[in-house]
Amino acid sequence: MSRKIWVFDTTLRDGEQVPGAKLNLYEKLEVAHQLKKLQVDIIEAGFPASSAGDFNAVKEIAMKVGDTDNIMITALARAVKADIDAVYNSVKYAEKPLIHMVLGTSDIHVEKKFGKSKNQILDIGVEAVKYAKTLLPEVQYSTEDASRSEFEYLWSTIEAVVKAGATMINVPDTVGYAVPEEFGELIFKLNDRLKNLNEKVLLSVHCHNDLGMATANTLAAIKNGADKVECTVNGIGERAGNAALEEVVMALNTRSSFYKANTNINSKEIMNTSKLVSSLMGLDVQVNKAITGDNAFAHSSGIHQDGLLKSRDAYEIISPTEVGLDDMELVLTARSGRHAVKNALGKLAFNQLTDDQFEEIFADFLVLADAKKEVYNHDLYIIVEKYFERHDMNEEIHHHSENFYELLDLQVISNTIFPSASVKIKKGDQIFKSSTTVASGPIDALYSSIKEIIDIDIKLLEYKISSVSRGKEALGKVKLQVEYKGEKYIAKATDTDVIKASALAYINAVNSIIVDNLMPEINKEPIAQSL
Ligand SMILES: CC(=O)SCCNC(=O)CCNC(=O)[C@H](O)C(C)(C)COP(=O)(O)OP(=O)(O)OC[C@H]1O[C@@H](n2cnc3c(N)ncnc32)[C@H](O)[C@@H]1OP(=O)(O)O
Ligand SMILES: CC(C)C(=O)C(=O)O
Repeated sequence: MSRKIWVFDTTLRDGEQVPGAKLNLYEKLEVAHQLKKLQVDIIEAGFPASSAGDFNAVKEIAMKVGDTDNIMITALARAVKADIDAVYNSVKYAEKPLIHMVLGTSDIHVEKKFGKSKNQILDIGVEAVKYAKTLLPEVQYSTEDASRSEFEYLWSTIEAVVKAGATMINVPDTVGYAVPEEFGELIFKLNDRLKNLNEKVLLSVHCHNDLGMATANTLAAIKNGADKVECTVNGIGERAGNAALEEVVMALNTRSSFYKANTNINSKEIMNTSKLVSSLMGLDVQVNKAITGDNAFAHSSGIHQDGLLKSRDAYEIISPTEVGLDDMELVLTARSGRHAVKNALGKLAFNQLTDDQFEEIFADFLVLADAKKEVYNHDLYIIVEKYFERHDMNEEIHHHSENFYELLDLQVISNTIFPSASVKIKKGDQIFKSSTTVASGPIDALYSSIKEIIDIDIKLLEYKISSVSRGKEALGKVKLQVEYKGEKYIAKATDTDVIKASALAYINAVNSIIVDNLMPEINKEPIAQSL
């Protein structure tokens, strides 16, 4: 039998504690609406005592997102009356409000941070819970730094606050010090003792990632009886972050027979949520991040691509559609092998090549892949067409590469008043030039100039630039996402000149759109018909 695990999302509280990640009211509301779509059980919307702005954001979220009994809205307080009042006065507008308070239990916190005795701190906690209970029926108590606390003191705190009315006990590994076996054992012991109390209490955990074990510790806690987990989208949070919601949820889904536990999360909303949080907070997701990283469902080595083409389960434990992606990505690189290249050519209707023809084309592919890092479908057309030209077989094929755009030259001037750009672009035998003088910045000017030429109505959704090597020869990598007729296209390019990389990435996206949309004969008939 599978147990339901409550998911408490603290992206808007612990996640927002990341330097520079602060959101305004409207952004917080947008994230909260998305968390509701994701079907989290509880949203921790902020720390209302910290500023008028955060109080207001929590209040708006309680009113506009907490307007249903499917979701609880909470916010954090110290064990201080004014903080508890601020939480109450902001979350009370929700259908299901919860007061969350925190107070340390480790010797370090009690003695060094508060300069008090254990009994004094325990009494402060109990009084705070009693006060919160006069305001709301649902109160969560977090024993901060629980994993470094002396067990019997931790337990007497938990026992006392439960008797005072706490309905949820949250056990944090505040500084990410715990290891899974030890943390699991702690939760097992607490759960065992809680069962002997005559109160109905949810046992929760909140793990930090300082040693990279937040997800492992959270899962160990679930295995040992935790009913509820606190996490953040993309694992963001104080210092090295928190347990990543998507990792915990997908581990439970993927290893259901081991954990025998499930959540209410709509996993198909995971990618949308991840992208929204990343873009609003300006926090990039590392490319190899489990579940939400760019490469989590991308395969680039020949042996893996071959295995996947033969049987998806050879290298795939989660279907990308489960987290809201369309499909896995087989990236063509110099590490790709014949099976992957043949598969890509087949999709472009070059599926009647002889073995000798294919081998020569594959050799050309490797030369280009070594030079280019990633090879796109439009590059494959060009490789194949050049092959036919070389063998005087021009009449045998359609000349699709005439549909593609190629950057010949560019000039971009960046200044604060009139950033401007000029581009020279080739399509087949035609050469186009265009210039833009009014734009909001150099990249906007560059893309406006290209757009004047390409004659396709596309919208830029995302633009990211990063450095992929060091020193004077460092490569700038540009990754962008554009939309054409409701479909999204991702394209990348690298160059030592970041402006050129930006132009190339845009043109790569345009050429991908042309391959998919503007060349309808593809996929209908083999291109090399007479072979
Ligand atoms: C592990 C966590 O993530 S806990 C949550 C962290 N989040 C935040 O800190 C939210 C943002 N914080 C803030 O806006 C401010 O720090 C406030 C409003 C909470 C307090 O601001 P200030 O009153 O200026 O105090 P300051 O932050 O400098 O110091 C914290 C005070 O709270 C006390 N305190 C800390 N934790 C607790 C607690 N859980 N319960 C009661 N008091 C506490 C400290 O001992 C200190 O008190 P002191 O002034 O008597 O020494
Ligand atoms: C408020 C508590 C749960 C916290 O963030 C921590 O201990 O890390």
